[in-house]
Amino acid sequence: MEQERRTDIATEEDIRTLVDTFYGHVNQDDLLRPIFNEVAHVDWEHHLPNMYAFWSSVLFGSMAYKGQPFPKHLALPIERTHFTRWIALFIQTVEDLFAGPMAEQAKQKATSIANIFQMKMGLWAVPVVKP
Ligand code: HEM
Repeated sequence: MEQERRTDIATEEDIRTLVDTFYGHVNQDDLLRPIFNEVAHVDWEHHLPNMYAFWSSVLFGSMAYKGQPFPKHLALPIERTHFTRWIALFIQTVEDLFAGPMAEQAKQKATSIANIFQMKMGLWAVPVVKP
């Protein structure tokens, strides 16, 4: 049997690998790439370190991230399809690179934050409540 080559997310270096690989995929993606580059004109040299700080705070509790992510997203022309793609790419990236409890945490946190963003943006399909 092939030996498991993946380890868990354990260091700041692992966070950088995760973030760099994820945004590498985002930049290859026809749906997401234009939002980052043509709409938001993201300065990657600023965005990537900010995302290292964000994920280090979320996963390791480092408190390195000081920002407020939600308002930046509210202004973007994004729909549920964008979030669905974002989550799929993030989960795929984590699973390609890492395995273990912290990797599971990363997938869960990303999904729940994405879901909160969608709810706050009114993108969530609210079921009709019948009296
Ligand atoms: C459709 C999905 C998403 C798109 C298209 C998107 C796009 C963007 C863009 C364009 C920025 C602004 C970068 C800049 O101005 O420098 C940004 C920032 C950010 N995003 Fe997202 N994002 C998405 C989902 C998410 C999710 C699910 C999370 C969290 C798990 C997240 C976390 C962040 C954070 C922490 C920032 C930095 C905000 C700041 O401090 O300036 N994003 N995103």
